[in-house]
Amino acid sequence: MMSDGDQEPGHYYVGIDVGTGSVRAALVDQRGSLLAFSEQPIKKWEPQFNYHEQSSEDIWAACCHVTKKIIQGIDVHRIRGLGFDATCSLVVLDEEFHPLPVNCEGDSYRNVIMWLDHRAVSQVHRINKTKHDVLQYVGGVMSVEMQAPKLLWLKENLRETCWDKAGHFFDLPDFLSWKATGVTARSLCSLVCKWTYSAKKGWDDSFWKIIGLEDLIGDNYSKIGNLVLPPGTSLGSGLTPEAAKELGLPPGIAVAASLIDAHAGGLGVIGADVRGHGLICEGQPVTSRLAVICGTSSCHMGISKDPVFVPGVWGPYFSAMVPGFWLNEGGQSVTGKLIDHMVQGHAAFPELQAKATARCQSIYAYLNSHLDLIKKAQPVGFLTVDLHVWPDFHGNRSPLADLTLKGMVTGLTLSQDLDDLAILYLATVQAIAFGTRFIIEAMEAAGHSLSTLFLCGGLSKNPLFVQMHADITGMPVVLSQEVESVLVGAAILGACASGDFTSVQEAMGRMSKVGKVVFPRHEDKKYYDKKYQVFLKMVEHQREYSAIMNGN
Ligand SMILES: Nc1ncnc2c1ncn2[C@@H]1O[C@H](COP(=O)(O)OP(=O)(O)O)[C@@H](O)[C@H]1O
Ligand SMILES: O=C(CO)[C@H](O)[C@H](O)COP(=O)(O)O
Repeated sequence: MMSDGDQEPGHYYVGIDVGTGSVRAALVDQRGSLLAFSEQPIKKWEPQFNYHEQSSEDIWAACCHVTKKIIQGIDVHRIRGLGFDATCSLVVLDEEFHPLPVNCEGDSYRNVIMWLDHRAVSQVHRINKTKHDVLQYVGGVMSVEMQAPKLLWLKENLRETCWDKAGHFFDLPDFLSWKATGVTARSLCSLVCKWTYSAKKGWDDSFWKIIGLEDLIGDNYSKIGNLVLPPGTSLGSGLTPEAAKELGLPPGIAVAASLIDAHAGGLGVIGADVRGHGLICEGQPVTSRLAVICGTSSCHMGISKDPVFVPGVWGPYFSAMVPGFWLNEGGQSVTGKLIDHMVQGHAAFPELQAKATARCQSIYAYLNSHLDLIKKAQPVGFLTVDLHVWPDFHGNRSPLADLTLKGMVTGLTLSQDLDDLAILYLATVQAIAFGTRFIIEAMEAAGHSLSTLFLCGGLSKNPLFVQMHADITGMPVVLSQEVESVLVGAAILGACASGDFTSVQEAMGRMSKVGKVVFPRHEDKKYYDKKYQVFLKMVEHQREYSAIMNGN
């Protein structure tokens, strides 16, 4: 479809990305360059430990705010399409599409159970005990972060105030496309990855019956979705007049079936033309690439032509990210959030903040330069020779699929100064990178053959995080030309819905571009291999402690 389009920079697409902490929007051209960007924080509530809630009204208001900002001063009639991605949080609405409370307080403004909410532990244990066939397609064990346990929790705990009144349960990306178009179709991405839908066989009645949610089968699954479309498909008649007014866009522009945020990041990076960068993956199939989307959490997206079953790694999901390919999704449930937690909880944090502010730097840029000062002649990574972190402060998503695991730190001293904070921060960043290595090894043992990492998300702005991923995995790390690659992924959806590209693959090839490549320092390999041995010992020890404490 696009022939000379590249010569005429005429068409724009809007991408909207709803992350855990904020909503971002970008105006993107047909070469994948960002012309405007805006960000707005969103509200979060944690009414109890492990309960995390949001408001769909607050999120939609933020989408409208950022979209109005990015179109200031441009001819909106050049905008051809709109794409959304979002976290896979659960939105609950009644039959008239009004918010319903997901909390005991009855606060209907808080109608979203966030993806990282772990309230449904007892429900997920019962679901896993069924050993139902659908579990094969989520790595063998369902995560407490998926939607089935959360739905069961609502039925068992908020029957009258929420469950019995509910008319629509949406994954957040699908809520946004409904809000924009009035079409209740669900994206194949959301339903396959978080709701046990099969791209080949549809819903499995026996699963919903065995877990006690047979009520959802009635009305042909209308509450959780009975029209399922591939991401990038144009929805209904496009943007409704009402939504157009709220967003500041022309009515009728194409709106795409959405993606989960990590999957949009995957689309934004995995298909880039890598020629001329000296990368091993240049002569290899796209299946040798692992997209790692690192924000509040990290998601490790690897694709394959045939299904690969990796114990403890979500999937294989058919066509959930790149059409026609199977997807395996490894993950670490808190990464950005863990780094923030470690840094902000340290006694020297106020001093760090003051010093970073005085230099007009982010706290992370300040910490990175501080580490350079204290490392002296040795490589910076060697500062943690006797400080080790196990990063599962919010359980392990992959490859152990064990939500009971906890964080660990070994090597603490009495020091509480800025050096101590910087080294603890470094050890945390390294622990996250070791977690990625652990996931890669599990994927390769099951049949993937990976050679190159493609990183995006907030943490990819951190050069230390990027270098540690290269050094610890031994693989080159590709960063995109556009830092906000997740938004490029969302815009790719809008571009596909507009009809300007014939396929998601074509749009990916045209709109995702390589920026910087960071190669591993192979001379440090021996040191990191030793630290990795300690890393693996830590979880072994944690399990021994647990066995001792739970034994007679
Ligand atoms: N400039 C930066 N330098 C280093 N780390 C950053 C920077 N900006 C964001 N981060 C890290 O990225 C994380 C948030 O990433 P982001 O992709 O914005 O998250 P989400 O999509 O979940 O809202 C933060 O927790 C922080 O640790
Ligand atoms: O489960 C996920 C993807 O399948 C993500 O972890 C979740 O959507 C949150 O993403 P982010 O860390 O970017 O806010």
